[in-house]
Amino acid sequence: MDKLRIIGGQPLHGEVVISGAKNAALPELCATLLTADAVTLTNVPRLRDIATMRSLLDHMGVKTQTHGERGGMGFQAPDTLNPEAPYELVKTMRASVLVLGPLLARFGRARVSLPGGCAIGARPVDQHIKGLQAMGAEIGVEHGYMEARLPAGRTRLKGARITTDMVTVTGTENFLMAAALAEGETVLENAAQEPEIPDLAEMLIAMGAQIEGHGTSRIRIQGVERLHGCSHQVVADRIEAGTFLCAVAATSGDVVLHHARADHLDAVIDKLREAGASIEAGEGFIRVKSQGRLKAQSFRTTEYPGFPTDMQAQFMALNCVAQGNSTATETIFENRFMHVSELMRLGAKIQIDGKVAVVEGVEKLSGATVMATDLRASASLVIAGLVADGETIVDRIYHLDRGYDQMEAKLRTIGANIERVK
Ligand SMILES: CC(=O)N[C@H]1[C@@H](OP(=O)(O)OP(=O)(O)OC[C@H]2O[C@@H](n3ccc(=O)[nH]c3=O)[C@H](O)[C@@H]2O)O[C@H](CO)[C@@H](O)[C@@H]1O
Ligand SMILES: C=C(OP(=O)(O)O)C(=O)O
Repeated sequence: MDKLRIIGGQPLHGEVVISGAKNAALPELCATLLTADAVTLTNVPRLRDIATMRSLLDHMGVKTQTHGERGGMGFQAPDTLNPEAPYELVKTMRASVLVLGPLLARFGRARVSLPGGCAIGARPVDQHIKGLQAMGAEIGVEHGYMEARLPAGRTRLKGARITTDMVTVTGTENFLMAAALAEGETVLENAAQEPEIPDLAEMLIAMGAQIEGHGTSRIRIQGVERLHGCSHQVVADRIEAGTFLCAVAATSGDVVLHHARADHLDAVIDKLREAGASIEAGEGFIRVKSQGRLKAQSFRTTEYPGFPTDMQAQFMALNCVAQGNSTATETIFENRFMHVSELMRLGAKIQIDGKVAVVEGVEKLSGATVMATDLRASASLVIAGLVADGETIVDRIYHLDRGYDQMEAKLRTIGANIERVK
């Protein structure tokens, strides 16, 4: 099993190119199911989750291919395919639930295993089911599978007004894709506003969908009878960019991130500035620079545009070596502090009280062997390893490979002493 070996203490310097967003590319791969025409995606990141989603599409009968270097992928979903997502293919990936909406909308039936993904909470899919039922689907859960179909005599989902109990990112994406081909108008209230939603909406609009209000909490979709092919560029990964910002700031470095969107990272950038890092940003780049110890910052995760839960672990790593005490309050997932015990193995001082982790900044961490437990926990351990004295081994990095495009290679180009070992 691969591990990362890090010798800490090197400030990071230079330039890094940020990849396309995992959480935009995954729903966009699913959106290719909505048409028989060819669809091209560019800037698709090279990730294990993307390979898994591709295998799932291949299994269903979608023709997929990769084009060249720039993350190009082509897709063609024929009019007849096998609308099934088996457990073996979806157990490692939450986003597999995103085939449900498109399959129902275009093929009128779907058999989708309940999804896996990061073990950061129970993560039910009740809202997805409730919303699609409101659009006329009949859905039952049996033997771990969602069995969904349209009632006899119906060929299309019907538009509906959907108000979810909480803001759900993949829920909003499933409804957007389903509503694009439904009969009549769908209104999504309490819709997620994460940048991956407007990116998906722009792709659907390029395919002929009629959507308004994406990027706000009310999205209106007028269903159309058919969608056509398109070419779409996946938006930059704000969480990868945020992870590099924290790594550079924690190591007192100076790095320019290219292809990065500062406007998608306001909450994180504000905290980094308050901590004492200097951040400059312009069209397609962010430069982060810091010197000496940062000032610890408390934060609370919330839906976009608030502080992202997917940045909680990485910012906590930075707070571990900052001056002063801070709190990290996790409001989105009930089990997203699994990195805490591993950070403590490196010498961090952290106490957990329910949804709140209280961090007492220490001057130094010291390298040790630690275990990655989920995707962003892995990234926080890498950041901690980069600032710790001596050698840190991060075990179980298959979690990291789910969502970071060549992280260790990118870190090496900016001066980190990091290598992948068996
Ligand atoms: C592939 C993808 O895009 N993953 C992201 C997506 O996950 P995902 O879309 O799974 O997260 P949601 O926004 O749906 O989850 C928010 C909260 O709602 C709960 N919930 C959600 C749906 C549902 O039917 N019932 C229910 O109870 C979840 O358990 C969680 O507590 O948004 C999360 C929140 O920004 C991110 O951390 C993930 O990186
Ligand atoms: C939790 C995450 O991913 P997923 O929803 O795919 O498990 C994440 O990207 O941090």
